[in-house]
Amino acid sequence: MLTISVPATSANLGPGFDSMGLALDMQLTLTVLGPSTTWQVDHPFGNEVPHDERNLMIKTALSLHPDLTPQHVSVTSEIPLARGLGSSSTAIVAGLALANELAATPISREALLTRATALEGHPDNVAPAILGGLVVATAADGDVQAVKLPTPDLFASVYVPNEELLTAASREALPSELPYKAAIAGSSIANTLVAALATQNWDLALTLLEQDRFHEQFRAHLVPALAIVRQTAHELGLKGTYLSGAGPTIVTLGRQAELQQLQAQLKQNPTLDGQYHLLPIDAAGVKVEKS
Ligand SMILES: Nc1ncnc2c1ncn2[C@@H]1O[C@H](COP(=O)(O)OP(=O)(O)OP(=O)(O)O)[C@@H](O)[C@H]1O
Ligand SMILES: N[C@@H](CCO)C(=O)O
Repeated sequence: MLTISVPATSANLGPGFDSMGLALDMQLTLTVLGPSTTWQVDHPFGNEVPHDERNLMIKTALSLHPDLTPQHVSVTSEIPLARGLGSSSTAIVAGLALANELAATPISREALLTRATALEGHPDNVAPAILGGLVVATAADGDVQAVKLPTPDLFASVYVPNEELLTAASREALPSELPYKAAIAGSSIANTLVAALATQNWDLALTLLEQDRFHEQFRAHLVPALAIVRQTAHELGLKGTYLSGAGPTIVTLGRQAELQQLQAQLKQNPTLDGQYHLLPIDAAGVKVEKS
């Protein structure tokens, strides 16, 4: 039996728009049950997500190796769709890993990352989904360069609103250009954030996580919970709240006990009636098991 598991990912971390992401311990698991006459995907996502070769996981697998023998696969997932926790990246990475395992000529992890980035459009979800932990990456010049930083000794408080927000819709809210001075300021904040994360200066990192100039201000009207969660955290003396991926999920990074306190406070607000998770970081990335 072949089993592939891929973690959820929280992209951007504020100023690291399109280039920084964190793998969280919330998994999609794909199990290959055996060969079949046609591709068959049992999954819990409802009928809007295809159960045959049109499914994103299978389409992705076939884009790598078009001649794969059809399989019956079963998928379970803790990761909600279109909520800013990298569900499309988990599907892409699971599909590529599936093709890699079924094919006679697998490609390397680096080639897998390049292909996954091309399919997703940016590396900030697929890179941590493949490598695990905290990854900073760029694909600005075509090639993908990814650097895995030391895994932060932090937990993630994850607030998932009930409404979906598709990445495509959330990207439509972004401006096509940013003034030069704003770009310099945004880049200086992002660079300093990476330095703080690399040196495990969590206090500074959590402060800078909230100083994005690239996307949150343009998306704030789509995600009213962001300001409420951030304000509630500030009242408890906590920094480190940002819009996860394209939203609407809000993540706050910090120590486990203080995040428990934050969630207890947030749950008292009747407007924050979504789902709550308190997650460790997934340091491993995509896992393949054969039994
Ligand atoms: N396991 C899956 N199997 C098939 N399709 C999937 C799967 N997971 C996600 N998708 C597709 O991806 C879409 C969601 O992608 P989208 O990029 O909008 O959100 P996301 O990846 O969850 O969020 P973000 O990129 O902001 O973290 C779903 O509506 C569905 O079409
Ligand atoms: N960096 C991406 C992540 C979601 O795919 C965004 O914020 O649009």
